[in-house]
Amino acid sequence: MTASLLLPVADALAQMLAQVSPVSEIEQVPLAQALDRVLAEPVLASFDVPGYDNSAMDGYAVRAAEVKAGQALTLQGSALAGHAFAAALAPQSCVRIMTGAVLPAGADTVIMQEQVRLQDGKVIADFVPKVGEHVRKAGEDLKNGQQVLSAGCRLTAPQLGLLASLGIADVAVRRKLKIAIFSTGDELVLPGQPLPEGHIYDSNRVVLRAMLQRLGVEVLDLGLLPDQPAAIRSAFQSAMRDADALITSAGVSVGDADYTRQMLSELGQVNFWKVAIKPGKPFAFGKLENCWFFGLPGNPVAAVVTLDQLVQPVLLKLAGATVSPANQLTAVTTVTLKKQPGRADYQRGYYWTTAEGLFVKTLGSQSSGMLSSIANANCYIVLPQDSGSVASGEAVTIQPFGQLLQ
Ligand SMILES: Nc1nc2c(c(=O)[nH]1)N[C@H]1C(S)=C(S)[C@@H](COP(=O)(O)OP(=O)(O)OC[C@H]3O[C@@H](n4cnc5c(N)ncnc54)[C@H](O)[C@@H]3O)O[C@H]1N2
Ligand code: MOO
Repeated sequence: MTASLLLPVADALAQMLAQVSPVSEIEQVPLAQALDRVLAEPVLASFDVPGYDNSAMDGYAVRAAEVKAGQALTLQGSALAGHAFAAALAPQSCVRIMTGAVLPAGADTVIMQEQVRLQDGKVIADFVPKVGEHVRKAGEDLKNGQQVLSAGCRLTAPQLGLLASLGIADVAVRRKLKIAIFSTGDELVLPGQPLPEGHIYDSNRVVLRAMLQRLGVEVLDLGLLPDQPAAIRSAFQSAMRDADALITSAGVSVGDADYTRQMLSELGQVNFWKVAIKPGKPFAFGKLENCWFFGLPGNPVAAVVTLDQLVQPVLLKLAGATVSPANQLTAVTTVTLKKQPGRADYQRGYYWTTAEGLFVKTLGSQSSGMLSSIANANCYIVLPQDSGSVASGEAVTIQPFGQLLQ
């Protein structure tokens, strides 16, 4: 197998993204269930926020032009949030006002209560305030008709707050994706069971399920299957019937019991196989009628890296979400990074900041079989396909772990 047969990471991503289109079904959900859901339509403000001029401080509402340093103002009354102050501000007067209360007609400025003196029931400021100080103007947050959220955003807690501030109780979101997963391998045993000689625990399905939960999809867990074509065929058929995509781990390489890719050819089509990524080279992408197929390599770290780097953007597009490029930074490596040209490396690193800048190191072995190399890491060190080893002290690109790995 030569490096030239491997699809570069960018090409693999571009091919997959070009093929999938977002699920079309839309549902209306209350804000309490809308966290992480993908907004199906843009949201516009239907009124100004705030809806009226109001005070940003507890203090005194005044007409700034009337205030002279050291001169007493008559206290006209008190304006509380949620209660209208009926009268207009009288000449040479002020109104005690609380944060959030509507500014009385005629007032244009608020003086903080810490900045006045009270004397014989009068209010004295020893300075002239700036017009408009401590006043939140109507519409300064959002203007009526303005677009506040675009279709495709995955709703965050602050965005839900923004919707609530507009009086919106439920929103149109794309339906959740249903993603089927299974593990296959005669050497695999469920955690909690005794471990016979020559066996290992099925850790991939635990990791993949948790990562998919973070992505906000519904996971259809088809369990742990033996290396038997009949069992694998039946799991494929369940996924084809019920899921938007099937994600498997293992069985995509060239071993004698690697039935997954074989089943993909029998029941569907292989669109591509083998990507120039380390770890994760035997990654396969295909389609089973209406169900997309992502075949992750069995090596545990390769499964995590390919789900994160190659599958995540495609599932986001399928879910109708806007796909943004991952956040990348430059850091100085404090260790030598061994690499052969031919595949883009996603080494697992740990980065930290000092007054001198950003630094990164690897944590032990980079073997794709060792989960310990990723479990305590906080970033990828991304080394381009054609580059070789990197000496300690050189600058490298790092990608802090995103939401699926935190
Ligand atoms: N002759 C070749 N051999 C291999 C090649 C190759 O190009 N030529 N590629 C290697 C690379 S790179 C990888 S990655 C693996 C991928 O192999 P498969 O996807 O076919 O997976 P398996 O061989 O079944 O398993 C690999 C490894 O992962 C362990 N595994 C599998 N499932 C799980 C699970 N659910 N939880 C934990 N660990 C799991 C399995 O026991 C193996 O140790 O192939 C190389 N070989
Ligand atoms: O892609 Mo494999 O993960 O290099 O071990």
